[in-house]
Formats: sequence, C-alpha cells, structure tokens
Amino acid sequence: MSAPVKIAVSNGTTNGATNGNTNGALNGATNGATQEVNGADLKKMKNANPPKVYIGSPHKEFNPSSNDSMDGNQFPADPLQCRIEPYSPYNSCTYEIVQSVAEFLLSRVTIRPKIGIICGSGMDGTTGCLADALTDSTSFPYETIPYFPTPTVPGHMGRLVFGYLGDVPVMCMQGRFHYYEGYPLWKCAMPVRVMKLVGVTHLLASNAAGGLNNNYKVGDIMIIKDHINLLGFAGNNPLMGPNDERFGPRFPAINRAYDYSVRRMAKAVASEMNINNIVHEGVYSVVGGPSFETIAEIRMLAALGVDAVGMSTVHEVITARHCGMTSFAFSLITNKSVTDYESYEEPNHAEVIDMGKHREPVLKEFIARLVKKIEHDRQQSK
Ligand SMILES: O=P(O)(O)O[C@H]1O[C@H](CO)[C@@H](O)[C@H]1O
Ligand SMILES: Nc1nc2[nH]cnc2c(=O)[nH]1
Repeated sequence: MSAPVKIAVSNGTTNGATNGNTNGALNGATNGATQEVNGADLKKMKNANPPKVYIGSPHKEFNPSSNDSMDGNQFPADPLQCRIEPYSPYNSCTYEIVQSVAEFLLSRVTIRPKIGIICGSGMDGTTGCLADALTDSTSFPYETIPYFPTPTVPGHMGRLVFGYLGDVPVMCMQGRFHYYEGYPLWKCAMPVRVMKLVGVTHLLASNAAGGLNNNYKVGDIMIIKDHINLLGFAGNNPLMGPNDERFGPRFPAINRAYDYSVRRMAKAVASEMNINNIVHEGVYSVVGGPSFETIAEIRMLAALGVDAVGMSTVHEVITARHCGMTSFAFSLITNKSVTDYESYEEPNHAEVIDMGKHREPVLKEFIARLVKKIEHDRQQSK
C-alpha cells in the first residue's frame, strides 16, 4: 500500500472577501458609548473564499471524484470539508486579506490609532480594566471580524476595542492567541499585521509570566529588553513560509526588537509612579506550552539568562518588527518558577489570572502614562 496522501490546502484566492462588504454591521461609528459590532453575514464572509486543494509530496493532481488516491481512508464526500489551511505552518493569510480586514475595521470607526495594545492573561478586562478605561470606544468581538481567530483561553476575552486612553487614540486586543491553542504562529500574530495596516506604528504587548530571577517577586513588572525564542530554535517562527515584501524583508533583524527609547520612557513612568522597587528589566523566553515547565527546564532557562518565561508575545513582536513597527513589551510576574525538587508548589492558570486582576490598577496607570509619553514623543518627532 502506498503512503497516505497528504492534503495541503491553501486559501487560494487573494481578493479579500470583505471588499465591498463594509456596510451595515455597525451603525454609526462612535457616539461616546461602547458599541458592539453585529456579526450578521460575517460567517458567510469568512467562508467566501473556498480553498483550493493541492496535493503534497509525491506530487499529483487531486481528483476529488476518484477514490484511488484515498488509500482507503474515509474522507467526507465534500473535499472542501478536508480544510486544514487554518492550521498550516505556512502563512496563508495574504496581504490583500489583511488589508481587507483593516478596511473592514476602518470603515466602522472614525478613530485612527497609532498605538496598539495587547492585553496579557488576566489583564484583558474580564473584570473591567484597561480596555474598559477607553472612552468613545467601539468594540468588535473577534468572531465578528472576518478571518480573525478566536481565543480559547480563560482570561482572554476576545474583543478588539478602539477608543481613547486619556486623549490618545489606541486599539486594544482584549485577548490574544497562543500556539498551544492549535493556531500556527502566523495566525496568532495576524492581528499585529491588521494593526499595521490600520495605521498603528507602536505595539505595546503585556503578558503574564513565571519569574526565574531570584530578585523578582510575584506581582512585579519586568520590562522586556530581549527574548530567547525557543519556539524559533525548534524551527517555528511566525514569518515561516512565503514572504511578502509589502510587510517586510525576508530576513529581518531582531536584535533591537524592544525599543530602547520606549523602555527608557517606561522606566521614567515607573519613577513617576514611585514603583521602581517592583519594576525590573530582563529577558523573556517563550515556550510552546500549555504545560508549565519542569524543574530541569526552569534550571536550564535560568542558566541561559532567562528572567521570566511565558507562552506568548515573541511571535507578536517578531511580526511587528518585520513590518517596521516599534515594539515594547512587559511581563507581569504572576508566579515564581519552581526550582526545587522538594517543593510542593505548582503553577496554575487561576493564580496567573488572579494576579493579573490584582495588579490591574497599577498596570492600567503604567500603560496609560506610557501611551501618553509615546504619543508626545511621536508628535515631537513628526
Ligand atoms: O502570555 P499570556 O497570554 O499573558 O498568558 C500566560 O499565561 C498563560 C498560562 O497561565 C499562558 O498563556 C501564558 O502565555
Ligand atoms: N511558561 C509559563 N508561562 C506562564 N505564564 C504565567 N506563568 C507562567 C509560567 O510559569 N510558565
């Protein structure tokens, strides 16, 4: 019997299904109150580009009406049900699709944000937080946005909110996407490209992380100065696959990923808020998750110079840098990584979320002040 046929499916067309489809879902842009986008017809739009089916190695043309290539496997009668494209490791979200998503959003809000914020676990406003502090806001549940993934993790609400933080226009992701949810990294980071085409120039990402550095306490903030991309070491990067130069170069430099001047502003904010004692600067490492680390893994990461470990952010920052955005990120240390074989402590997601909620007021002010400084700096350098 020959080897099972591998079916790779691509999205096929590049013309955004959303083009010309911008009418109606949200009536009136902003009127001082939060509005929710009505998801009518969006399911239809999401399915508007049926995928083309290709056969991988050994290469041959797939004929859905012939059973001989099926190797006895029971496939659904409709081959389109064999879609695996959303889970392809290679980016199948074209520039045109991202553009159509950006246009979809821009046609429904009057606000034109230059700063994009991603809220980490527990900081997403399930209990009222940063995004709820926005005024004149418009929110889009992720499932109402064409081509957007939807989050599956508690503590990640799943709304894109446009509004003013103080007097600065921002867009805010209440909930992000992780590799362990089953999404490929390019898809986890796709909203960052949407931000870029909406006009965002600065990305601010937050996350919850385990603290390895002995000087860190639970509840501390770590400004990320660098990362170790363990997923990348294992051959997984959001930029894998065909490169579209309209986003950025094939081989982007990443050594200046965490902008020096924004980090300096963040430290100035910490001084103004008199919280220098809980604010550090350090190295973040991403792991795939969802299992937390073993003691041997934590010891290895500590030996490599890692100060905090988590399961996000790096793919977002790489994608942002690739398309020329300035990026900044910080970790909230939600738990101390266990390094002792005698310890009965175990990390858990509930404590991660609780710490995010507990630190909400401090983080909200930290971000609001930082956003104000970035905007001021942006205006000055015009
Ligand atoms: O990085 P964020 O999304 O803040 O969440 C962190 O917290 C979760 C584990 O509790 C993981 O998803 C980890 O990445
Ligand atoms: N990988 C990882 N992610 C986290 N997110 C919050 N805490 C942790 C942790 O200890 N390890």
